Amino acid sequence: MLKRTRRKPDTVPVAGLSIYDPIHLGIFEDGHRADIPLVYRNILLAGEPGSGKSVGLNNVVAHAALCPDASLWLFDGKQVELGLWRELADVFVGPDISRALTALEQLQAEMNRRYEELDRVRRRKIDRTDPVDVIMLVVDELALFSATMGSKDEQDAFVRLLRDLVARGRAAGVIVVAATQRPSADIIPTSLRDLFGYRLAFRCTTDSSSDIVLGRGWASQGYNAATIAPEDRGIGLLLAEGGVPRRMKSAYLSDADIYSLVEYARQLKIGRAA
Ligand SMILES: Nc1ncnc2c1ncn2[C@@H]1O[C@H](COP(=O)(O)OP(=O)(O)OP(=O)(O)O)[C@@H](O)[C@H]1O
Repeated sequence: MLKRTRRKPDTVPVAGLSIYDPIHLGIFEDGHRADIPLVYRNILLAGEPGSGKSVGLNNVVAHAALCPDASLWLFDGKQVELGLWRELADVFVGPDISRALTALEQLQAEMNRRYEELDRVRRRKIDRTDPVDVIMLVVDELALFSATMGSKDEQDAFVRLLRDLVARGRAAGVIVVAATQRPSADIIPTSLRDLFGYRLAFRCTTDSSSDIVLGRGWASQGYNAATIAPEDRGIGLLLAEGGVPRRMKSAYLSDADIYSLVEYARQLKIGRAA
């Protein structure tokens, strides 16, 4: 068994969900539930402003918030998008690139420590029997950290650290969830995009920006988020590694729903600490 970092060794999830359970995102157009297992994977959400990214993101955060076996690290470049979840976050970073870099370095150190520990016990990945939390890192809006705030060196350092976490974090129990309203090659370079096992493209303005999210060539094969009508908010194309993009609609969470979920998650946390 891995050495404990956060959870008490005798703590088992007694209420709420597990981060090892599939996360409910919404519904596919054929009526099936869009449930995705995110542990050992990462997800990129992108689309033009107002297309439904925040609502999509909230579904993912809500699941993790209700999981006694998950920690939330929220990076909110706009401060208010994820702000409703703030009190449940283990780490909350607003529009501050130096704090973001410090937090990413800490997370990288924790990931490395977990790998050393896994290596010591001759294991390849953490699993639900380990007394360590899965850490969900949520970054919204990616472009603010990678291209807008701070110096070029800081932005490059941010992208380097994030890429390392996306590339190596999975087996160590680090899930990266990143969202951007700027699906352009400078914000989502192919080398970063390809590391995301799930990609969810809400409405994009051009065929090429849809391809930047989903992968080259999908638009010409008919999987094109630029064809989603502007009024179809919350509709997106979800691509799972090795699959074909599927049209889906996010489950809608109003602010009132989120307040209730935060309160419920807070009660679970209190119960857990008692
Ligand atoms: N799944 C959905 N069902 C119903 N309405 C939705 C859904 N998703 C989004 N909407 C509507 O679209 C609005 C904009 O959605 P959202 O805030 O998620 O967009 P966004 O892409 O995050 O925008 P921005 O990039 O400007 O932050 C919501 O306030 C809501 O009214």
